[in-house]
Amino acid sequence: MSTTRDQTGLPFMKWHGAGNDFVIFDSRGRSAVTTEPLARALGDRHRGVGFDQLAEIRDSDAADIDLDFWNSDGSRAGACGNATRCVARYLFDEGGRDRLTIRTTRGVLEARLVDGAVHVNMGPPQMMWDEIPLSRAMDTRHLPLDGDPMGVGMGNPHAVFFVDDVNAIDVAERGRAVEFDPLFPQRTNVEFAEVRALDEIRMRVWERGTGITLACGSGACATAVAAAERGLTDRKVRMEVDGGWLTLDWREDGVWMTGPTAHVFDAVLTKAFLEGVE
Ligand SMILES: N[C@@H](CCC[C@H](N)C(=O)O)C(=O)O
Repeated sequence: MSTTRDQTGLPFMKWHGAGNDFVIFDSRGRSAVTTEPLARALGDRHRGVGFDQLAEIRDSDAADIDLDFWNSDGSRAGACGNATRCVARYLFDEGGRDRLTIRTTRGVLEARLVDGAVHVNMGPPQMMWDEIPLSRAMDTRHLPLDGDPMGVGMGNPHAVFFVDDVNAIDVAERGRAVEFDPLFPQRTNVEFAEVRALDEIRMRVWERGTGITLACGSGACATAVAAAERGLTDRKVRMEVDGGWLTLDWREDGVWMTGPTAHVFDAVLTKAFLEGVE
């Protein structure tokens, strides 16, 4: 029987960036706690907490912190731009620094605090078929699927479709079909983008392992890269996603992203919940 004030459980934070929502564990100074079953149980919006991604901060021997990500279906995500920005905000709020290095599975990323805004360098895009990865060698700028998407890796796979009217797209139906297309051996995230101007894009997203979300930072980076590569936009764009606005700037050293961060609440998972995770 669980008590209403179980102090023996596991503390966590809830954050969001433009409506892309996260559970964050701060595991500095202790062993990592996340397992695939725990991520799946916590990601359940009815029986758990609910999140688009779970992020776990860990001590690092190569950067200021290590950061790992899980999707709500329990699968691992190699990159998560909006969660990286939220974690950077949390660490900047501790005070004493305006630069951070964050090691993720794709490498060490840099975050900067400039005039109160958190900027994250999500790294250079991966444009080769085996980096994304795709199932065989091909021109990643024009994938052999209806709608002529471009494939871009940002530490995770993305298929970016350019459309005339993003509101006319059934994101769930098309996104799910593309996520599981055999072209993508590790499945893929799927973006639908409407170019409004040389410096403005409207984008909706289907995330691998999670489904429709209100924003996807790495997806926004991939979309900005694909639009610039196809000559549709400049390399710096504003992007309207379902949950707000992001700014992307594809520079020599990588794709820099900025956008909102919000700390929603802190809470403790009960011991009973943790014991029920299978
Ligand atoms: N919301 C994230 C991306 C999430 C990762 C994705 N679902 C995957 O499995 O690759 C972001 O802000 O980048």
